[in-house]
Formats: sequence, C-alpha cells, structure tokens
Amino acid sequence: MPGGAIAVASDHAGFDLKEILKRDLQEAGHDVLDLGTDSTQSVDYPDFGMAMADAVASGQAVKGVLVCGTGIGISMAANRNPKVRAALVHDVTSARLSRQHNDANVVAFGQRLIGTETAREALKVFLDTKFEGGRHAGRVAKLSKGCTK
Ligand SMILES: O=C(CO)[C@H](O)[C@H](O)[C@H](O)COP(=O)(O)O
Repeated sequence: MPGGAIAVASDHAGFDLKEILKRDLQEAGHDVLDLGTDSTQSVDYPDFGMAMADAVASGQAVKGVLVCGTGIGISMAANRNPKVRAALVHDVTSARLSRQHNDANVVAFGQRLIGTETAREALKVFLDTKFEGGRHAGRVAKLSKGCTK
C-alpha cells in the first residue's frame, strides 16, 4: 500500500483528465486529496496551482498531480513555491527523468495536448521512479535555495 497522500488539482481545462487520474490513484490504493476544481466551469489555474503548492509544502501531500489545458500555467503557479518542483510532462520518458534527475514532487499534464493513456502511464512511472541523487542532489538543492539576487 503506497504511503502519504497524493494531491490532485486542475482548472476547468484539466478537469476531465484530473478525474481519470484521481480514479486511477484511488484504485491503486493511494490516499487522494482533491483540491478541485469540481467541474468544467471556467476557473483560474493560479488558484489551483497555488493550492497544490500549499498542500505539498506543508506536507499535507507527499506528491501532487496538476492538469490544465497545456500544463503550463498551473505548473508555473505551483513552482512559485521553492518547496515545489513541478515537472510539465508529455510522455513516459519525461516522467521518469523528472524523478530520476529532478526529484520532482509534482507532475503536470496538459489535457489538451497529451493523450489520456499516455498521461495514465506517465503518472504510474512518475510515482514508481526514485530520485537518483548523486550528481543531481546538489543541483536540486540549488533549486530549493531560489534566487541568487
Ligand atoms: O495556462 C494555460 C495555458 O498555458 C492553461 O492551458 C489553461 O487551462 C488555459 O489557458 C485555459 O484556457 P481557456 O480558453 O480559458 O479554457
């Protein structure tokens, strides 16, 4: 049984894929924290990306899944928190590398760009892949430090 809650969030343009991925996570036995949105009615992606950042940074969730139309806006919003490393992922390879090299704690998808089956597979790989550490550890630590000026 997987440990720690996984948060999911989307705007209206990512709602349908968010619901599919949420169901997959629940069926796999994960504790899922749904931060919304709850319909396809138009909303603003920063509200949901920032809610994700709060949940991950506070430890309420160990990992997160974000979806908007492209994955761009909602990952930008989440990444404004230095404790978040949200990776915009388009395929299984980028999902795997975002964990191995970047220790990503949030994965973002674009519902209007990615196929549903690719997103489902990429999420599984994201959750099953460990951070490699080594040469990547210092680089990731620099991300957490934030701006130099
Ligand atoms: O942030 C985005 C674009 O980078 C997301 O794809 C949004 O979901 C998109 O902008 C929403 O667009 P809409 O025309 O308001 O549905």
